[in-house]
Amino acid sequence: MIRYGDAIARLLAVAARLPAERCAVRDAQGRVLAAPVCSPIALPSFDHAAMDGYALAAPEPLEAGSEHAVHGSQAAGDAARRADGGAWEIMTGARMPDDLDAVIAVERTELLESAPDGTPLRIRLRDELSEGQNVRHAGVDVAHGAAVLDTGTSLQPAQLMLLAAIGVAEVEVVRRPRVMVIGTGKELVVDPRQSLVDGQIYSSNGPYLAAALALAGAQVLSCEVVDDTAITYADALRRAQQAGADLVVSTGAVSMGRYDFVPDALRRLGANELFHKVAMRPGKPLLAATLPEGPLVMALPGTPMAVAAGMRFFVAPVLRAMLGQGDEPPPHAVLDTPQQPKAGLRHFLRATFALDADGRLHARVMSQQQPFRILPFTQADGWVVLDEDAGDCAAGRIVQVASLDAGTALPLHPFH
Ligand SMILES: Nc1nc2c(c(=O)[nH]1)N[C@H]1C(S)=C(S)[C@@H](COP(=O)(O)OP(=O)(O)OC[C@H]3O[C@@H](n4cnc5c(N)ncnc54)[C@H](O)[C@@H]3O)O[C@H]1N2
Ligand code: MOO
Repeated sequence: MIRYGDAIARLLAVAARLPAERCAVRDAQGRVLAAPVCSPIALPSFDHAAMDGYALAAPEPLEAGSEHAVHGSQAAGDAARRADGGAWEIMTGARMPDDLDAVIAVERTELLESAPDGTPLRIRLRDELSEGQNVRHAGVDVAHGAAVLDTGTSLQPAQLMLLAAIGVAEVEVVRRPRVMVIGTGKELVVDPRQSLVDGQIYSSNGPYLAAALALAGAQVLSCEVVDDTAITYADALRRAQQAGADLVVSTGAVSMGRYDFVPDALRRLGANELFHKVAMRPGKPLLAATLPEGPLVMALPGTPMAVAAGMRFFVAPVLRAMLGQGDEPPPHAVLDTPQQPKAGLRHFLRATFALDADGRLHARVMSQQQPFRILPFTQADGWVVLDEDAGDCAAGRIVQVASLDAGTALPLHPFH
């Protein structure tokens, strides 16, 4: 049986980065950059006021109590103006009039004289004012031409804010991996409005995978269920090929039963098997193969937690490679619940996490780890990963952890 690290190495060797394509920034949420973005403008693009108040020239500090005539008014959106000395009324975000280089907030001034329409004519400073005060200078946030976002960056709201601010309409992104999901088993009912007859179950793997794949940045082409025959499975794989799938994720029929036809069906299609059965729990019977002229097939065992572990620790790294994102950095936590993992197997355990008073992350492995149980999965914060050589793990041991779903962060809530 192959170890996890070797299995991943074989997968990554066949999961090349997908080609780049152009994408409108308004549709780019969750997409991954295929090329760096350089800013076509500086941010801010012009010197502007940080406060509503008065702009003045202060090459030497202006004293508190000094009086100044107000020569004009500048609002956000007004173009550059010559100041011709004196003070200018100015609004937050307004371009600084030429030759003025400091702003005093309106509440730090006294209005000495105004016109009948309220236009200020003369003010007195309550505070000293020096050059640069309350002025945001052009280019301090982003210099013109600066590289602001790297290849491999996932575009989230913060990055979309920056792209909007620098006036970028389109970006070069990696094409999303096209994934087809196939469920196997004549016991499966896809329509939740349909009543179950004896022996049937509702298919939960398909909806789970569709959601988890989308969160991880994939485009789910289709999600179908086939019965327990090699023929319908092979037909579904041919449809995946025709649809241009990069990856097929199937569930079930990959273990030792008489109806576990996946290994055979793949062999008959001339697939190159990368591995079958990984030294791990849950999900041991996992199989990966490449079909001639694609796609990569990842056949996960059907048991729900075998699917969840397969998605999080096999499919997600493959998607990251296809998206050009490299390895996910593994965070760590203090283990609170002692564990006696079986030697030689990698264990993927559902756990809750909490921060202690010193801000350290602690993990509590949940007591119900049987792979058929779905309810504890909904109550978990993430995974504890114990490697093949972990041995007995006492409380206090530092262990590797992962967020529950690829594409989400670890939750950071305190103990209660
Ligand atoms: N003799 C042995 N039996 C089993 C072994 C073994 O080594 N020797 N391994 C066990 C392990 S571990 C797992 S995991 C399962 C995996 O079996 P299969 O991949 O062949 O999966 P199925 O038998 O098709 O299904 C397993 C289980 O999951 C349910 N299932 C399947 N598809 C779905 C779906 N879409 N939604 C919800 N639930 C699904 C299915 O009804 C079964 O209960 O094999 C063990 N057996
Ligand atoms: O490892 Mo299987 O996933 O026990 O049920």
